Amino acid sequence: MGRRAKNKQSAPEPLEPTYPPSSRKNGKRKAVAEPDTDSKETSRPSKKIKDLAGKKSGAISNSKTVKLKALKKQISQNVDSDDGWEDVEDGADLKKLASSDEEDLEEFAGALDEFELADQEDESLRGPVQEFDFDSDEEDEPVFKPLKGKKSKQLERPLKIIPSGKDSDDSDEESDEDGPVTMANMEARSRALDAKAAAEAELDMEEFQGGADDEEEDDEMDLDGEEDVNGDIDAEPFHLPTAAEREEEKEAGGPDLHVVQRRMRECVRVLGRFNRLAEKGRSRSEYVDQLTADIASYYGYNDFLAEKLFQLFPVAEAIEFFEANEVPRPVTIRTNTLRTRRRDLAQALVNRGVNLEPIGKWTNVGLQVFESNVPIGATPEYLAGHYMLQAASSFLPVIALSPQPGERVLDMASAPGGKTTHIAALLQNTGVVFANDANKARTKSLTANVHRLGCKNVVVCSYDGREFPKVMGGFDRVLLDAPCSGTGVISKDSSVKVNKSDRDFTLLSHLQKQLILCAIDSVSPESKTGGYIVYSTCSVTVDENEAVVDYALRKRPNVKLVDTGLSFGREGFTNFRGKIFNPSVKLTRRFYPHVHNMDGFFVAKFKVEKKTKAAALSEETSEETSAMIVDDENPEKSVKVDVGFDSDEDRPYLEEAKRRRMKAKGLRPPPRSKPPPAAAKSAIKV
Ligand SMILES: C[S@@+](CC[C@H](N)C(=O)[O-])C[C@H]1O[C@@H](n2cnc3c(N)ncnc32)[C@H](O)[C@@H]1O
Repeated sequence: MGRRAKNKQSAPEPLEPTYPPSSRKNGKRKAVAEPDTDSKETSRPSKKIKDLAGKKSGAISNSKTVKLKALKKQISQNVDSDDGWEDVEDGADLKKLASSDEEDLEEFAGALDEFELADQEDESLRGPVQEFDFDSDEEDEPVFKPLKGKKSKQLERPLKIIPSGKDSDDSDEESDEDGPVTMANMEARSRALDAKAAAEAELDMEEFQGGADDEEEDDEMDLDGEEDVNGDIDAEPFHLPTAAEREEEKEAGGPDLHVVQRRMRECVRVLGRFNRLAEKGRSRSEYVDQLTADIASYYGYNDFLAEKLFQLFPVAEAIEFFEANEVPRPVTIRTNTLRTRRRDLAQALVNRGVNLEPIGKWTNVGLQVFESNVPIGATPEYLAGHYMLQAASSFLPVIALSPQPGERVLDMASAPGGKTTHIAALLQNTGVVFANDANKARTKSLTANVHRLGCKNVVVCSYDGREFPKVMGGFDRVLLDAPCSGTGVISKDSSVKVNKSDRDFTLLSHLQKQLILCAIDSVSPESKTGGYIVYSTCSVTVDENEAVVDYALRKRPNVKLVDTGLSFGREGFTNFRGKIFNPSVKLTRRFYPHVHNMDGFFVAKFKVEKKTKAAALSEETSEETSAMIVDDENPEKSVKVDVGFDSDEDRPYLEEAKRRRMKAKGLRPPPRSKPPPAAAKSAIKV
């Protein structure tokens, strides 16, 4: 279940430009130009994808390079070939980059990967010495100014941490639509992409409801005789295999990858203009079924997860998401401000031959590493605790939490400590951070990081988070970076593609709901400076995110969602496949690999208020007010907690726990009872 990266994050690879599914003009989908497949911008990532093929679990073969291009052609939009991306050499030095993202590699068990110590010979110290203007201490100032007349490596690197999109109608933002996406305009671009995605989603919904199928649109987008990968005109109209044909295909050992690729392309095309292009008598869901089955086999997912992830996006965008999961995210580091300043760290690393740049305006401590002559996880600066190897997305929950000096903070699920040490730094080593993690083994790497980074205000402990606030309460702020399925970090851990089942999501969502109530109850509504909880996951599923947040809002009337303070990210879903959430769930934020070039992530921020009499009463009347948290390995550590569970939703779990306890005592548990009709209903109620 762990998220140990099987494929170490290697080259600092920004995403190739996205090809948003379609452009919309006057509310219509338009046929769009194919990206210049010969340009560096498109050829380089393809090569990387090919490189990945050797490393990943059979998800991609060499021939997929061609296939991916063809697929993009189907979903492509104008691509600005001069968009700021520059080629990064596939030099051997790239292999020496950080071998892992130390923060997010493991979830439930195991210790940190050992970083190999760099050979600190002169050779590795002879990096390109770069001179910067470090006079200004303002982080917003352009800190990284290569001197005139010097051909700086800094000028040769790719500029983006998020892909570009030509879709801004957000005129008051510095969207710089036609120029490259730079660190400076990334937030505006991101917002523009979000707006576009929302529009696309709306259109998709219209199409699903059959509303977007008018003749006018079809005429405008008459693409019959569309070219295939090789530029040939498709002679044969696309035939969607029948159930019998699919069965036959399966028995014959499954389809050829070319067939799968072409079928995916065709299904996306048909689903875009269903009434016109679909075969007579075939339903939309048949095309969707075929497409998700093909996505599963092409990218190497189990059918269940392929479908679950597919449902999160409009059809063509879903392909972009799956594709982004095949490409590593950029290597990023967080400056430890307890030990150094970002400008000093940058200079020190540049002197060692590291090519880097600030991540963007939204963080004044992050650096994106483009290439390095030395292993980033073993430089003297690393060992001296000047930085943490940390995914850019992992900065977000701590920025949202915004701890204030002197506060008492709980990091409820904290190992290996990327966020704990960030909190400690923001507290400037004042106040106290209780860094908790249920997994004792993982607290070793947590403690090591706390020491390395010089955090003096951290207390490490190991309780089941559900034991809070019994263990300790009255915190100014609580971060719950919850254990999750890791569907946002598939590019780091491809095992997620095949090892997650429906049951995993049910169990995880349940655990997350328990933990979030305990996190809320651990915050002091009396806090003078705080009273906040941030809930985050590195998963993109609704069960683990909006559904959990909505549950917390229902169970704890004294909390409300507030703005995360994050300047980009998509709004959380307020409804999803028939489930309606509290409208304030819109305030939560989603981050995606194909949109933000970050790991998939979710962030929600709550404010806890004093309980009114009415709120207290409504909590009391919540039927179940306590539950037993059973530790199977150490039954004596089992605890009773007051969390106000929803009895219908939780009954099966409580029963299961009781059965296990009885079994452990050598007693025969009663047969499993059928869920009452109300419970069955609540299973889809979220
Ligand atoms: C996403 S990881 C946390 C990453 C960490 N916040 C960081 O930034 O480095 C989730 C953590 O939750 C821990 N965990 C799992 N179940 C838990 C529980 N019931 N109570 C507390 N921690 C738990 C896991 O051991 C894992 O370390």
